[in-house]
Amino acid sequence: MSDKNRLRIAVQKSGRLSDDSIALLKAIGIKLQIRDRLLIAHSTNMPIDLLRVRDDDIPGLVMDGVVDLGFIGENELEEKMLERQASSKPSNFITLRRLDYGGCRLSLAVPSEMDYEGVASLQNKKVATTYPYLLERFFKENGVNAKAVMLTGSVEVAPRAGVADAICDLVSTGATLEANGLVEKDVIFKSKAALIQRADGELDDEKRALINRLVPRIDGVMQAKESKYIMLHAPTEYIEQVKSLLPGAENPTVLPLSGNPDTVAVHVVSSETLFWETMEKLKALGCSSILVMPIEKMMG
Ligand SMILES: Nc1ncnc2c1ncn2[C@@H]1O[C@H](COP(=O)(O)OP(=O)(O)OP(=O)(O)O)[C@@H](O)[C@H]1O
Ligand SMILES: O=P(O)(O)OC[C@H]1O[C@H](OP(=O)(O)OP(=O)(O)O)[C@H](O)[C@@H]1O
Ligand SMILES: [Mg+2]
Repeated sequence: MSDKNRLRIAVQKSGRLSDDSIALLKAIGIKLQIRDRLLIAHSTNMPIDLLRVRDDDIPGLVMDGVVDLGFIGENELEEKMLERQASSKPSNFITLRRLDYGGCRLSLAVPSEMDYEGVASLQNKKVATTYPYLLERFFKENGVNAKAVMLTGSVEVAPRAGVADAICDLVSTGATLEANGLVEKDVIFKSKAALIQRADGELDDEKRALINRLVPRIDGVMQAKESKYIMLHAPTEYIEQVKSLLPGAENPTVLPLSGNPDTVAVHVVSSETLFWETMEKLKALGCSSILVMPIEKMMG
């Protein structure tokens, strides 16, 4: 198969989304040998090539049809979409899945000593950010006239450096804000990683068929991460109480134990984890051998 016919997927080369994106691709059965300096990795078991690039470039590569799929933070995706719309560049794409990593928020934060009574306090002020389009949209929606000052990194240092009065940057734990004497005030965008595809009409049938196989596998991996396989021995007489204690568990399998009519084995796939408190309640009912196990893959 020529390079053109291989499915091209863009992932962040090195950063917050790289490891999780590569781990997901491997978990859905794509064999990849990633070497640090190699910017294109060819899968050895599927017609797939991986392009390893800066995350800033991924939305454009998908929207221009240079790659077929991309793993990208929704914050970066939305920003680039606004930027491209402003300059009438193609900005079509399809979100195939929201993923379970890369969770963060784009927030306004101000120095702890600043009087802040809502976004109107930023009227005529300067706000440093890497996301000027998202920030300006927020100001517009709130009728505030403030100036976005573009910085590509270390945004949190801007107020102390005298570059801006406040900042608008990504927050996850809040540790970076705190370390820089800043207080989070307004969340302007909530983000997760997403898998996006170039506009559908541009894909040939073989690529579409491959994507249609990969996406259910992604669902299976994400579902499996959220699920647990629970096994326990329960007193036969308390089986109904035991079932009602098991979280998110539909149709448990109840099996007889040979030579022991008073006890049954209960097996169940649960969509939630089993908390210690529930395990203690199960034990108090006379349950034993309570096992909670991770699930690697799920389908159907
Ligand atoms: N603290 C965080 N916690 C969770 N996810 C985050 C965090 N910071 C960023 N992200 C998500 O990960 C994406 C990539 O972040 P990263 O800091 O690696 O980007 P970058 O410095 O722009 O990298 P690049 O060199 O590829 O341009 C962000 O756009 C966001 O979606
Ligand atoms: O709320 P926190 O958990 O402290 O995370 C927030 C920080 O994480 C990101 O930067 P990152 O550490 O990825 O470095 P970067 O400046 O290279 O993007 C983001 O730009 C913030 O600075
Ligand atoms: Mg970037």
